[in-house]
Amino acid sequence: MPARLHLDLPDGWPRGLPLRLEGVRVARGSAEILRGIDLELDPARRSILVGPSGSGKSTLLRLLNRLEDPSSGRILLGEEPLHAFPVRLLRRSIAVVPQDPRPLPGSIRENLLYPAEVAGIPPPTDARLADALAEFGLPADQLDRDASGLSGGERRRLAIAVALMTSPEILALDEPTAGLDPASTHRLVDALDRRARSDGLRTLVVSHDRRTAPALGEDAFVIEAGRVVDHGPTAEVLRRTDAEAWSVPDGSGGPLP
Ligand SMILES: Nc1ncnc2c1ncn2[C@@H]1O[C@H](COP(=O)(O)OP(=O)(O)OP(=O)(O)O)[C@@H](O)[C@H]1O
Repeated sequence: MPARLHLDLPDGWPRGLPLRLEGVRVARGSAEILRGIDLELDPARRSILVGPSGSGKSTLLRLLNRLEDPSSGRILLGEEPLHAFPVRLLRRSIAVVPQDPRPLPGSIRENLLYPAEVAGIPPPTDARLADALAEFGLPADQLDRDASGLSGGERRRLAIAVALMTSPEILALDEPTAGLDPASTHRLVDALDRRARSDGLRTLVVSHDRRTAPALGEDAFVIEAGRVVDHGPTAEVLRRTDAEAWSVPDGSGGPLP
């Protein structure tokens, strides 16, 4: 059974609501990174975000749990703007795993225990932590290993396992399959799919891999130069999107069954 802490968010915490970006702009100095993003994440569907390098995908993810705020425009969970929620709870509800997550100093166990420590609840047993690792194809017998020694792909999978300890409603992932071998890619896609079906986990995945993209989300948004230029069912969007524009095969994906 996957390890979950079941940290209950307060009564009345909004669940099952759309997440909506309206006219979102982000400027850094004189550079306009996002230039009026309108996008809605349907609570019942998983989405992918595709687009060329530098188009603003990572920046968009950083807005979702307020690692950064828009220069203008609004982001709404249901009808409420994100800044109406306590940021600590918001980040429990909407988890964002960056492309190159850095583990906390210490062992893999300490990283997995961190959410329980922050929440002040009893730590999960080693058996549950081992399950959390196994779910993402990480060696379950290496809890004592120093997390800083993990490879990039392993660090990303550990960060996903840590993020899922608190059962977020929305999980945003920046290129989670980049650099993974086909077996690890399939395991990750399967694990996310299982969580979607068992927990209703909604994902927004940045992906450059046309082969795995359809298995990661039913809806696709294409972002170019800071604007959403296309969206719709993933298969249709892929058919009409210029492959050269965004597909950077990482050489590892392999076709999914
Ligand atoms: N501090 C900054 N000042 C100016 N421009 C910046 C700054 N930080 C990022 N950018 C630019 O913002 C743009 C969007 O970056 P972002 O990382 O969101 O793109 P991305 O679509 O995720 O790219 P990739 O697919 O390569 O990860 C890039 O052109 C980047 O160079």
